[in-house]
Amino acid sequence: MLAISRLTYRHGQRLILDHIDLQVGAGEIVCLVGPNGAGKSTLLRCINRILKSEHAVMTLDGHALEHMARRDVARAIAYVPQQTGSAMALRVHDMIALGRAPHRRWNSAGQDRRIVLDVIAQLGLQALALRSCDELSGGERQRVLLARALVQQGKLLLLDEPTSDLDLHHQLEAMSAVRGIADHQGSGVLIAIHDLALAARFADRLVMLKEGSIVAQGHWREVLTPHNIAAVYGVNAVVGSDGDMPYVIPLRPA
Ligand SMILES: Nc1ncnc2c1ncn2[C@@H]1O[C@H](COP(=O)(O)OP(=O)(O)OP(=O)(O)O)[C@@H](O)[C@H]1O
Repeated sequence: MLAISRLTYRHGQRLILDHIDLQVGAGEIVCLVGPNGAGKSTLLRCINRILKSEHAVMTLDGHALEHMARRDVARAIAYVPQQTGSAMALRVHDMIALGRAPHRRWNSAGQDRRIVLDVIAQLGLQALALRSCDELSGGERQRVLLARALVQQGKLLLLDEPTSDLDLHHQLEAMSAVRGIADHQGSGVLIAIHDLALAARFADRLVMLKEGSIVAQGHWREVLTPHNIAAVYGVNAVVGSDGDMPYVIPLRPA
């Protein structure tokens, strides 16, 4: 579905991403993990063509991303940035409905409305639907922006730390909704995320970045080894699982 090869990105002389090869299949959730400054957000922004990478070959369902029209990219790729800026004085329902804009046709209002109501219910946003976005807490706003991306029903979802402001209940609810979109609509999902246990629990595959390069990728049991965590984060950690539920406990600096 999404295939990237040799993606390199520089800020001036500084190499930020170095020959990244990455695939995200239909219905697959891939979590990008790695320390602050590793290049996770930059990678998402290069894929979404906000930043222009060097040498990269990027295709979505076999079509070169660089040759796709802006509107087709907007239909195919839903993106939730890390920095959401200041909130607009728009009702929550109307903000979420904006996600349908790339799909809107003269006769699509009924279908658009159903999709928006379904996502509002999945993310438990009913009680907020008539509130103004500029009166929401940080976590509430984050859930609204995730909802706006989910209603877009893109082939590819790019989510930059979508759970960073959420409490435990809403982290699970948000990641379960994303899992549902991947399972039922076949969307591929690429998520930059710091919570290693949450990433391991919901991702099909983890990709671990350090200083702009991929140092490990695969099932969480292969990627989240104490060795990799010490090498990439400089932290000694215990990694285990309770049944299929992974946990990571940081102990001390390595
Ligand atoms: N606008 C910019 N100008 C210059 N350097 C930048 C800019 N944006 C990011 N960088 C640098 O690029 C590198 C990668 O940053 P990026 O935001 O992609 O990392 P990240 O892995 O998403 O980090 P975090 O976990 O802190 O969000 C960092 O060294 C950062 O300082």
